[in-house]
Amino acid sequence: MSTQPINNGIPVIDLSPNNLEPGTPTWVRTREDVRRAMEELGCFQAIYDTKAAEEIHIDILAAAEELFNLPVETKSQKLSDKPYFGYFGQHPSFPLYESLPVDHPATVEGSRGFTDAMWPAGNLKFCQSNLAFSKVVVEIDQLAMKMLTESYRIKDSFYDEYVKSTNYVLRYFKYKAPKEDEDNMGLASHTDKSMVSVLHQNHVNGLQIRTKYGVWVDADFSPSSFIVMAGDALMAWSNDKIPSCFHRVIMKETGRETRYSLGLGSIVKGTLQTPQEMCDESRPLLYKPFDQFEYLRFYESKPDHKPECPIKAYCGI
Ligand SMILES: O=C(O)CCC(=O)C(=O)O
Ligand SMILES: [Fe+2]
Repeated sequence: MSTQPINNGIPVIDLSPNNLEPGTPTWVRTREDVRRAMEELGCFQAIYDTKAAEEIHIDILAAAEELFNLPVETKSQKLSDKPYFGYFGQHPSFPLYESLPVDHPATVEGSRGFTDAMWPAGNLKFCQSNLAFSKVVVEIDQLAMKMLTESYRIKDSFYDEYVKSTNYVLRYFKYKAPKEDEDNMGLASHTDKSMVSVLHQNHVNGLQIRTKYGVWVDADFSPSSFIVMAGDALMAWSNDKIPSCFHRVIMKETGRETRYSLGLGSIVKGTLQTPQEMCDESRPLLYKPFDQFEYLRFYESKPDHKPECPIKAYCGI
């Protein structure tokens, strides 16, 4: 039986780097906790505490506020041809929500390229805050993937390739507080199209996770906590052992403060194939090999008729 702490029904797992040495009993226990939480709920709350955690948290939220204060024309300039790599905001269906993605956020070039596009005269502080935060969330993503691949005894070459060929994107989110007579839905229920998403936020709650019993639970955050969730690509990769996590954002605190949040998404380049280790007689292969960017394009091409389970509609067998 697990003795792991639970926060509102969401398992809490300490991934702080000073506690985790690969191969130690703590590592093995943590690894199995990660797998169990992902199989049960498709998500968990990671604690990632370091000396710099508080400062990184304060800096990235100041960066988010500064970014969204830019004029809409600046935020909505075209930065990429990739699907879902543009500004989203001022949308009648989601009047509270805005989002802006940074491609390759954990590299100096990616962070600088985005910063220069938003602030042609430069903004060193933003660039540094974006980079420092992105390095933390990429580390959390890779720790989770390392633990999952180890637990399922997938060949090391898969994880090595994952580290080499993943295209990370960091999305900044802003949710205005609703007015008295306004709907409080920030973002409707959905699953992400990523392998893994790593989320963080300011002190204003709003994220809800749907359990397998269909109950919505509130996610709570601290400056050193993150929600790690499975996207559709991880569900296909794991042959449905790990469900992609349904989530939504409800701005309950009417008339109060703005919610700023951030989400790292991982997109594997090239063909993603369910490893043999995920299949056996009782669980035959459920997905054809697929390309995650093509999957995003497929999803983007169906604005009005989203299939109930888009990944199965795209590459299910
Ligand atoms: O704001 C959040 O916490 C989550 C945002 C989200 O789920 C998304 O944009 O896909
Ligand atoms: Fe999402």
